[in-house]
Amino acid sequence: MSEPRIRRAEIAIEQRHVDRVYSRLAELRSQAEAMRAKGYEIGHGAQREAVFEQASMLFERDMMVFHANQTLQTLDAEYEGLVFGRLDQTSGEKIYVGRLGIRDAEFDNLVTDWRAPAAAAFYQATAEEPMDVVRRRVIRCSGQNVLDVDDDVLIADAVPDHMSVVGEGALMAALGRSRGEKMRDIVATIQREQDEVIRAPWRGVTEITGGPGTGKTAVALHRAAYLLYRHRRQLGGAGVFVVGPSGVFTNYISRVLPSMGETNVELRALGEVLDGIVATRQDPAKLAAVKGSLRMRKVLTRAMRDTPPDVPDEIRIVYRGEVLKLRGKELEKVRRKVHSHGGPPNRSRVRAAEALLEALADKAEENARTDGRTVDRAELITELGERIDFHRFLVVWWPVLYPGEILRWLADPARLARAGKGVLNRDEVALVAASFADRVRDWSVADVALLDELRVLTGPPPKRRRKPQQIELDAAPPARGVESHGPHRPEHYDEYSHIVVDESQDLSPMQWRMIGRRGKYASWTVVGDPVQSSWPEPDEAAQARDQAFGPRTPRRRYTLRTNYRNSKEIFDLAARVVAGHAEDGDLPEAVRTTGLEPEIRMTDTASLEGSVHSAAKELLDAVEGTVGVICAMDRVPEVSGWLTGHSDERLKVVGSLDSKGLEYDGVVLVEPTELITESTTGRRVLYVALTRATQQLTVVASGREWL
Ligand SMILES: Nc1ncnc2c1ncn2[C@@H]1O[C@H](COP(=O)(O)OP(=O)(O)OP(=O)(O)O)[C@@H](O)[C@H]1O
Repeated sequence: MSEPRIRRAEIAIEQRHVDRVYSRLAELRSQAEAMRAKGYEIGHGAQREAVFEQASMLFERDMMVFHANQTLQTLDAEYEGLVFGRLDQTSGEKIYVGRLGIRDAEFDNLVTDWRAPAAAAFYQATAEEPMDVVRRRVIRCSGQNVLDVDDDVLIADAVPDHMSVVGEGALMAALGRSRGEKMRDIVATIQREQDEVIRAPWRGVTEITGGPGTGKTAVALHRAAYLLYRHRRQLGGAGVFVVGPSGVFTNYISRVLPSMGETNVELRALGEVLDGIVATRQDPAKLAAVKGSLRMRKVLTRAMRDTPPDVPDEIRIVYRGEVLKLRGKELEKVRRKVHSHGGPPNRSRVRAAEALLEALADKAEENARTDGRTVDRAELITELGERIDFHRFLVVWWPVLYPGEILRWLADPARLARAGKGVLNRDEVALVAASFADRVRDWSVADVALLDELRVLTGPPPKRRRKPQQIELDAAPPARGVESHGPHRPEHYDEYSHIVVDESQDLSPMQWRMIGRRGKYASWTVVGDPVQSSWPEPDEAAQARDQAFGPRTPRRRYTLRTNYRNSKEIFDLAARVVAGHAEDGDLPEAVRTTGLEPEIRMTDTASLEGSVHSAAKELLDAVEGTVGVICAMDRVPEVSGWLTGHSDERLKVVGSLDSKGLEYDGVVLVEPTELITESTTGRRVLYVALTRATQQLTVVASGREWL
C-alpha cells in the first residue's frame, strides 16, 4: 500500500476507537444529567417537609447536584481532543491516552488519563529506554473526527508484520501550527525533559529555569494539573495559586488549565494579588526599582507611625474645673510610645487611650505640684476614660489607618523624607513622592506590594457592624466549586497548598514578600529565566525569595534547554543581541528552522509610522495567526494610534515589559534601541521582545546601535 493509503487506513482504525469513546461519553453525560435532575427533585420535595428534614435533604440534594455538575463540567471541558495518544506495547497490549480516564460499561479502560502512572511511558519512553513501548502514536482530532496520526517507533525489532508506521514527528507539526490569542495545552506532545518536571514530587520547592520558549510556562501549568490529579487530597482543598507577571499574560494562559478540566486554581497577575485592587500600570523602571526594594519596609513602617495629617495637635480637657492640655510635641511623644510596643496601629487604640490618659494624669500631677496639691491618679484616669469628649478626641487623633491613605500621604516630599531618612536619597524621595502626587491615577503594579505590606503592618480595620444576614431557606445555595469563575476564598486568603510563580526572575523583593504571605503552608513551583530578568538587584530578590519559601524542603531544580517557540533564524538574532549579558549555557537551543531570516528594516524617525504600518500589514498577510507589535512602554499609545486603521483582530500592540511570556506568529519590533535605554536592564528586555515570534520577525529601526 502507498503511504497515503496506509495513513487513511490507520486514521480509520483510530476513528473507530474514538467513536466508541465519544458514545461512551454521551452515556456518561446522560447519566450525570439524570443524577442532577434527581437531585433537584429531592430539593423540590424538601420544600414541603419539616425544617429539620429539609436541611438534610437539601444537603443530599446539594451533594448530588454538585457531583453531577462537576462530572458534566469535566466531560465538557475535556471534550475537544479527548483522545490524543496510543501506545502499543511489546506484550501486544494497547493503551489509549487522553485528557481523562474513561472506562466502558464493563470497567475496561477505553482511555487512560495522561496523568495516571500507566500513561507515563507515553512521555518518557525513548528509543534508548523504550519502556516496553514498540510504537507511540499521536492522534490529532478536531471534535470527534480523527484528522491525522503520527508515529514513533521505539523498538524497531519488535514491530510485528501487521503494524504500520506513519508520519514524521507530531512535535514539529504542533510547533509549526499558527498561534491563537490564548495559549494551548501541550498534553499530546510533552517532551521527556518536560515530563520529568511535571511529575516531580509535590513537596518543597521545584525550580524550573530555562531560556525563552523552552516551555517553562506550559510545564508549570501542566504540573499544576498533574499535582491536583495525583494529590487532590493534599492540595485540592486549600487550592493552588498561579501568579503571572501581567493581566495580559494571565489572560493569555487562562485557557490551559480549564482545558484540562482544572477549575480549582486561582490565576492572578502581580497587580491583582491584593483583593479589591486591579493594577495594570507599570512604573518607569527606576521608580519601580525603588518601590520594589526591601528598603521600603522601613520607609512604610515609619510613614505609618508618623503623625497622620489633619489630626488635632492639641487636647484640652476640663477635669474638676481645671483645664488639662497636651500640645504638639507632647502628643507626638505619646504616639511614639504607643508605637514603640510594635503592635499594628489598628489594634492599638486601647493602648493609645491608656497612654493618653497617663500623659494627662502626668500633666495634672505636674500642675498640682506647683500648687502644692495632690491628685488621685487612678480616679482621674477612670473618670476621663469614660468621658465622651475624650473618646471623640481619641478617634480623630488615633484614626483607623488604611494602606492607600498612607501611601497617598507620601506624596508630601517632607513627610516621605522623614520616613525615608537614611534609607532613600534625595532623588529617590522626589521620584517616589511625585508618583503618589497624582491623585487621579490608579495604583501601579509595584504599589500593590506596598499596599499589601501596609495592610499587614496596620492590621485589619475594626469591622463595621452589619445587619444580621437573612437566611433564605428556600433559595438554593450555589454548590461550592461549581461556579464558572473559580473557587471562592475568604479575603486575603493565605492557606494555598501550592503556589506557582511564573516569570519569577522579575519579582521585586517586596513582591516576594507579598506572595510569601499567601504561601505560608504551601509547596512551590517557581519558573524563571535569569537572562530575561529586568530586576536590577538580583541578590536582594534572591534573599526575599528564600524568605518566602521559608524552611520548605527539599529544593529541586530543573533546566529546560530546547527552545520550542522561535525558529532557529529568529533565536540566533536574539542570542546575538544578548551576547555578553548571558553565559553561553544559559541560552537554549532552537530546533526548528523555517528558512525565513528576520528582517531588519532601516528607517528614519519621520518615516517610522509608515514603516511600522506596512511591516504590520505584511506580517498579517504572511502568517495565519497573531501579529504582535512590540515597542517601548512609553510609545504604546502612539503606536496604537498609528495602527488603528488595521481592523484585524489578530493584531496587538504591546509594551516591552508586558510582552513577557507572550508569543505571536509574527512580530514587528519598533525601535529596539528605545527598549535598551528605557531601563537599566534594557538589553535583556530587548532579548525578551526578540524572542516572542514563532515564525516571522521584522525589526523597524532608525539606528544600528542595538545590534
Ligand atoms: N512539548 C511541547 N509540545 C508542543 N508545544 C510546546 C511544547 N513545549 C513548548 N511548546 C510551545 O512552545 C511555546 C513556548 O512555551 P512557553 O511559553 O511555555 O515557554 P517559556 O519557557 O515559558 O517561554 P518564555 O520564557 O519566553 O516566556 C508555546 O507555544 C508552547 O505551547
